[in-house]
Amino acid sequence: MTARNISRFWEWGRKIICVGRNYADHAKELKNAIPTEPVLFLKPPSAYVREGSPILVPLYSSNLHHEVELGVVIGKGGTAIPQSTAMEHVAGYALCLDMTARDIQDECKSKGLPWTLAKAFNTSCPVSDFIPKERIPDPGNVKLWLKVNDQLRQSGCTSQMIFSVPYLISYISDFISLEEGDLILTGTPEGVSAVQEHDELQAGIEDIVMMNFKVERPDH
Ligand SMILES: O=C(O)/C=C/C(=O)CC(=O)C(=O)O
Ligand SMILES: [Mg+2]
Repeated sequence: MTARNISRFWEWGRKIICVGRNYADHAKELKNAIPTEPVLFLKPPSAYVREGSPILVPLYSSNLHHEVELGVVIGKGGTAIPQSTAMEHVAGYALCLDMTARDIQDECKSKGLPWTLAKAFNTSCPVSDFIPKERIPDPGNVKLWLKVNDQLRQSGCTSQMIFSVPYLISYISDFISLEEGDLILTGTPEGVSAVQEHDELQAGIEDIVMMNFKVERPDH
């Protein structure tokens, strides 16, 4: 059997754990209260999409939003990981989009239903190349940006996160054991907005990584 390579973690079939409302400005723009504990939800591995393939608008949505986020790739699994050793569990990072069918999410919220169809559909997690840990010495201080058709829509810094990467690893692992190859999406800064078929999305983490995706509507 050939050894698996963490730099292609999206092929491993591991879970994607997402943190919501982790930036006060984004919580406010969607008229949500500032959380006192992390808000968590999941995406399946089938949500991954890589550059060269399109982001597909779900047929049931007419308000698909981009959310640019720092992704943390787990290199060593664990349960109830203390904050003090949490960074030892990180293999690296990735730039991710948490594509969100906002109309469906609003409907689910109003009915008290889970966000699965709003957040976990195929291609809802565009992901960049793997970024080795050494390239981001402080995940609590990197700038994220996203443009749609060359227009800047999101620009934020992970220093604005309410809950830090070590805190999130520790908090999540109290409830959901982390495994090698898991990905944590750490939440989005303000500026989320709708995308349409044929739009071109470009996003980056400073000059560390950049990625491009086209939006398409499936024909079935
Ligand atoms: O509560 C809402 O209306 C929306 C929350 C989100 O979509 C949360 C995120 O995914 C995020 O903050 O990144
Ligand atoms: Mg998000």
